Amino acid sequence: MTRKFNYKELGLSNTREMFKKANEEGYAVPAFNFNNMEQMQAIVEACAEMGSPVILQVSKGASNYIGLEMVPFLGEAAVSYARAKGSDIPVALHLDHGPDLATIKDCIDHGFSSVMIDGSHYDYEDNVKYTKEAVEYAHKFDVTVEGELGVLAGIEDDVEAEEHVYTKPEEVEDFVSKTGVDSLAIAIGTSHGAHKFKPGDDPKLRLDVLADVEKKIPGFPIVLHGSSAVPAKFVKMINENGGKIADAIGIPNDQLRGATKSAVAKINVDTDGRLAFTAGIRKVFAENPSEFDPRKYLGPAKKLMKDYYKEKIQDIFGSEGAYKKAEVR
Ligand SMILES: O=C(CO)COP(=O)(O)O
Ligand SMILES: O=C[C@H](O)COP(=O)(O)O
Ligand SMILES: [Zn+2]
Ligand SMILES: [Zn+2]
Repeated sequence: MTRKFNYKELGLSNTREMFKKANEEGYAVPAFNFNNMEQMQAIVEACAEMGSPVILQVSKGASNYIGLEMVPFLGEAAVSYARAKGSDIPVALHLDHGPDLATIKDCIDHGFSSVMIDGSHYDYEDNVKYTKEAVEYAHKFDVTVEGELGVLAGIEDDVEAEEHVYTKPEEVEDFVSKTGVDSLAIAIGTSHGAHKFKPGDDPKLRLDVLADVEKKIPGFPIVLHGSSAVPAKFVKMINENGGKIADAIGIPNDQLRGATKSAVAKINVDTDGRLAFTAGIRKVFAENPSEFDPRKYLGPAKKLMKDYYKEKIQDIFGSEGAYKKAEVR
């Protein structure tokens, strides 16, 4: 028998108050993806030490990899770690890119506090319909819902889009009111993965589209996906230690800084954590090929990821000190 939970029993929070405070105080909440315990630790340690609220993000693929039955306990572990270190940061456990209602129900029943319904690959009317169904189910349990309008270029859940389909500002008000979503992901030129622009491209976001969206739904929490910076230092470390990642280009920090000042309440980062983690492991293996104690290679990987996320909270999110900081030993 599978034990089922409401997220509140696990000490988790939904995103409602997080986003309200973030928009009032002018910062964005970091939403970092994880696939294993060490990445989860890197995220919660970084955020607890910075006093930053955090959204622990799990894709369907990550949930399959970890096992849905185990995921909520990693969320609970993150909360109990933060509290033990004296931090009161709220922690949300969020389903990233929920593909359908069945997955969303399953995650909510297992203890997720927030979900995304990604209807962006359907036509507008179907997107509204599926998103509304997800909201109706989630709100019964006080779980918050993120919807999406516009399509990011690149690969998303094995679906490849050739071109950016920027969000149409004239649709957002209607979408938000018809569906009842709590936040809205929009497409302004970001994309998933490590290859967001081609060499020679001008890596610019459509901040004008963001500004137009904001005018239509003032103060409503906006979400940006595909926002990794793809730091050259990690790509270099990977390539110097036996890896092969070519032409990796991310979103420049100054472009994102422009976005966080606005109503952007949540920014998604996955690729940067993957790169930092991989760089850490590769370096240990390259320098010490006889190493086989997982603590010796996962430990440095975790530390690189954690330190990078602390930097990123200061440089981009602006969420440092929003809550009580953990005591660092
Ligand atoms: O949007 C994301 C997760 O939903 C992650 O984007 P990146 O691939 O840029 O990290
Ligand atoms: O947006 C996608 C996230 O980066 C997760 O990707 P994934 O489906 O490979 O886990
Ligand atoms: Zn999408
Ligand atoms: Zn995404």
